[in-house]
Amino acid sequence: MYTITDEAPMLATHSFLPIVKAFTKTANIAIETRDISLAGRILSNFPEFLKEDQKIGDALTELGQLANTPEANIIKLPNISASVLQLKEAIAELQSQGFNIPNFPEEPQNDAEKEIKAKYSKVLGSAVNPVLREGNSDRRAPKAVKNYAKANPHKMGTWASDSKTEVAHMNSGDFYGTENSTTIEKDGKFRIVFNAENGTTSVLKDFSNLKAGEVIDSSVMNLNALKQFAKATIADAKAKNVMLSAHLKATMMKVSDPIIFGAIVETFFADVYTKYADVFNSLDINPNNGLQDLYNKIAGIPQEAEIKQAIADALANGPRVAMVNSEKGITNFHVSSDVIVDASMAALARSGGKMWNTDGKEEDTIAIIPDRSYAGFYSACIDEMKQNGALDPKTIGSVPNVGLMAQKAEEYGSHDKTFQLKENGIVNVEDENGNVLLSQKVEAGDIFRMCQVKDAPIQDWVKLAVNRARLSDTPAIFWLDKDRAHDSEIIKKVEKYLKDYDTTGLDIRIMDVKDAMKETLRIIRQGKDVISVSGNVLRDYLTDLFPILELGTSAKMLSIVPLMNGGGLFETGAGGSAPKHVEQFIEEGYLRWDSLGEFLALQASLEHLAQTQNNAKAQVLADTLDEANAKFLAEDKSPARKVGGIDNRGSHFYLAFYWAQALANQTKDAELKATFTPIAEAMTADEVKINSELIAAQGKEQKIGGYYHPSFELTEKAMRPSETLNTILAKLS
Ligand SMILES: NC(=O)C1=CN([C@@H]2O[C@H](COP(=O)(O)OP(=O)(O)OC[C@H]3O[C@@H](n4cnc5c(N)ncnc54)[C@H](OP(=O)(O)O)[C@@H]3O)[C@@H](O)[C@H]2O)C=CC1
Ligand SMILES: O=C(O)CCC(=O)C(=O)O
Ligand SMILES: [Mg+2]
Repeated sequence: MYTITDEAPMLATHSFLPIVKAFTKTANIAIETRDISLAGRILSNFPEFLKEDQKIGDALTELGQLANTPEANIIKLPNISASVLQLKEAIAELQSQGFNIPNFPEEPQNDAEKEIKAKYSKVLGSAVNPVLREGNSDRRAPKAVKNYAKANPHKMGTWASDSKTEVAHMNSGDFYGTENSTTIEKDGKFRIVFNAENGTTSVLKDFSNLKAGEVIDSSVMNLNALKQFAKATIADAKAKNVMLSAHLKATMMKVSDPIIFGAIVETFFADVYTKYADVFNSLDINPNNGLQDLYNKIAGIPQEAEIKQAIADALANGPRVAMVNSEKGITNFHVSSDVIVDASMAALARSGGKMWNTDGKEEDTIAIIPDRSYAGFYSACIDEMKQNGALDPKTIGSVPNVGLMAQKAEEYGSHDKTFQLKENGIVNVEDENGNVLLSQKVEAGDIFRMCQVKDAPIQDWVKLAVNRARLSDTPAIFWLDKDRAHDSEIIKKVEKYLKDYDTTGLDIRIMDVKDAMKETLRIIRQGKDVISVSGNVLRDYLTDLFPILELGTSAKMLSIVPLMNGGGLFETGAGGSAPKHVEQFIEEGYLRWDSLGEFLALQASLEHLAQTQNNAKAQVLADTLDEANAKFLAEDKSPARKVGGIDNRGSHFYLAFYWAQALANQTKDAELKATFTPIAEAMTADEVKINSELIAAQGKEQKIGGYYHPSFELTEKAMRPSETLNTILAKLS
């Protein structure tokens, strides 16, 4: 299964998938596709609004079921985890294409609208990954990739010891400070109940299953404390004359983080939101959706100019704000999904602590990361770099990650258990007999969150960590904070399950996240490797941070999810869907997306298939693809950054070329050798011609008929402009 997703990876698929299909057909492998794009997810949820020929199946549910079977072999590209603004844009685009789907009702007025909103909420945010990731995560840079990075080091900013960059976080009232946790002893049920101060009781989530051995926790973000913190930090940045930025994961933490983002925006523009409260109310303007949504909604109203001026004044009077796009005036506060902490803090660390200012220049910044669960290790990272300077990609070691992720582990599975409360009261998690398992006092506006992690995934995670430590003969550190209620429950389990394995000769440690960061940096500065073994959120953050520091990008990562029921999910890299690459492609026909992650995933997928399906030809394809990947790196055929160089399409040609050569040169399978010898010869003969056809397609605007739901035919045409290459590939089919 090959997934059709969004943005740059979806564009790349139009060029790469025909190569994959043509090559794998020779080993009797059929590649099927499933559309899990944002547009696809929307359409599959609203069949009753569509004409017969517009209806599509629910590919995500289907793949989620497949992921639980031993046969699963899924190559998963990054997809959009949509913010409300992106969802609304996608809806508008689909409507303009003749799909009669409903608008997104932000403030539903009746039951029908409530149902529509509930369906759209399923599509929002991190809707795909938690469903498909039925296994723990194994992300690392293969040796060849790491060696390539050492030989071709990326640009690294310098860290000054007097850098003004720092992390600002809360000191109380955050999730970290309020967390409580317990381990469940026997199978049962839980529900979440809110007892308001005024005596009314409401069920926030009705009975769901609990499994013996699972760890549950609850925590609260106090909204008043958050706003006070934001206010103090804004004042501090102004007083220190340092630029301000905010780093959240509003996509993946789709319920909590947009609210936290909104609280920061509302505090920064407090005067504007107070003065125009009535206007904003009547237009359903919600700070959680950022400034862009506000601008969209005030367009054309009589006070438009006045409100825009008030926002400009607030920006002029406050501290400088980090920019997403200086030329277009897009600030950190425009869209909640523009600055995503895993990528943004990594980019900051790579650039010597800088972000972009309004003049398009790099500047130090105070980075708001409100919750101490994660702020601490970023802070430790920044302090270390101020003290010891930037890392040197030519010499540093590597930090692979083993991440606890299966069965919607931890915060990522908390979407249906996160609520913003409208009144003061107490939220209880209670069992089927009414016993209170966890309890939290809340005030109106607070965010309550409950998370779960099952025992089987924890056991699997410990096993995976020991195996990786053994296989790579590398120390492994469990990043767990004994002062955090949840982590201290996990530590008990890790200590217990480690005893199931022979760990003699292995260096396996459990360290607080701040110390783990310091120790990891100390080790990699010596050129040695160390595995980070982490929970789900840290997995996400660390697998962007270290790859971006080591390799310049997380696109070059091998990212495998050994599914717990025996199948394999092969993700492509550790980064996202790179929206700015699409912009460049549309404007100038140049796609900078690096598909190395896809190449690595395909290799791992073929190897898995060879082993589980006893397909010897697939093993030959896997081995020769491995050779091709190595040559691809050695010859440096990844996309360059500018028009005139090899772009994504050209990089696919070279991969196919080297793969065909390796297949022609191998002797294990005579049939494959015979098939690919003429293909390799044709590619050798036509290399110059193919290249010139591909490069001739650059430098002009591309029309693909949409952003979220482009026309298949137009995109295909744009992404496969070399007739010569297409003709050679057709010979394989
Ligand atoms: N697995 C998944 O499905 C994931 C999905 N996402 C989603 O992706 C979207 C964008 O997320 P964002 O956090 O901005 O992260 P992105 O990784 O998309 O963008 C950050 C930057 O990473 C670099 N980059 C990432 N992948 C590649 C690649 N293959 N080739 C070249 N450069 C690459 C580019 O940086 P540079 O300019 O420095 O080269 C890019 O501009 C969001 O909708 C998010 O939810 C995010 C992460 C994972
Ligand atoms: O699921 C998402 O929203 C993004 C996932 C992600 O960033 C990751 O797994 O690295
Ligand atoms: Mg990530």
